[in-house]
Amino acid sequence: MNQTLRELVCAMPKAELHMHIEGSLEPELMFEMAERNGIRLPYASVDELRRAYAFTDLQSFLDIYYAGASVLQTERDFYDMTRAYLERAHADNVRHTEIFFDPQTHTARGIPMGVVIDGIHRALQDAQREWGMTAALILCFLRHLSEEEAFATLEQALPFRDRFIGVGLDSSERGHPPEKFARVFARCRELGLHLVAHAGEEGPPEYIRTALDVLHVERIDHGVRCLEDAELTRRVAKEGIALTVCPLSNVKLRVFDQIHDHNMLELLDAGLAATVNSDDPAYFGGYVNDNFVALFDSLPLTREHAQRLARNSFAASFLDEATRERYLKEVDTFFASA
Ligand SMILES: Nc1ncnc2[nH]cnc12
Ligand SMILES: [Zn+2]
Repeated sequence: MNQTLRELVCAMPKAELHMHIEGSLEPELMFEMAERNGIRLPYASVDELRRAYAFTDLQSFLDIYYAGASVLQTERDFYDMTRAYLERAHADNVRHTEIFFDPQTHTARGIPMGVVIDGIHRALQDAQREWGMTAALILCFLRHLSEEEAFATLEQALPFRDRFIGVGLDSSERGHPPEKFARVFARCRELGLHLVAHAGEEGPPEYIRTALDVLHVERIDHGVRCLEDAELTRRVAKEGIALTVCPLSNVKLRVFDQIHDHNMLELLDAGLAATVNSDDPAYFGGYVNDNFVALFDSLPLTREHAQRLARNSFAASFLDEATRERYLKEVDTFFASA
């Protein structure tokens, strides 16, 4: 990729719509928290921990990711983790971010819901005040757990209803189809929450169809396997359903062998509203600009694709119309003068 295009994708204003805050916990901060909270990690050092980040599939990652989250104990821990992510995102010219969190990973260890949400929320407020960055929270249900447990989590979160804008579905995809959560998503819909779900990452295109038809989600997280089904691809394109794609994650979790094999260009050529995101940046080798650079280095993507990806990221956000339009104008102004 020529230098100018690399600089362009890094400098352009963008939104990030798919990142798990627990997946932004860098090993150094994890060890610091373990020490201050008196927790023993099963790794002797930061380097040893990093060496364990050699995943063979989604589950092999999730096992390490949930173990890592055990160091998060206090409101300050949730604040510090979120603050560190927001600083990285700000440096990558992220103007708006919609952040997933996995409350069940914490409440199952006895951490109160309020500690989790307050710590994250305070960091979002600081980012807004200091940099004008906009940010929102999306509560994810763990799909390897039951729908009853998802309902109980929703109940615990409702006192904090004004602090999250939607719900999502993550964790082990295969064997846990979207329809397992039909009733809890229906309830969330009644509550006026935005709805998203991971689908078509490791799971089949059928999971994308049922996420749309049964859960009524507004975006699909990942969705890269959509292209295996031509009719579904036409439908997702026609309905303008955005896909929050995470290229480095896809390579680390062996959805694609190498970044050169990634199907981002085919997704865009099929008219899909694809976006670029970091998923779990501390585990997958980079933040959102690292994902852009890897893609633009490896695929024949152009300046026009860059502008489209930046526009898609804001267009697919859950921002109010006026703010979304303001950001879209910022993208167009950036490209007109770049
Ligand atoms: N890529 C991913 N897929 C499913 N669940 C996740 N939780 C964190 N990252 C995830
Ligand atoms: Zn994800």
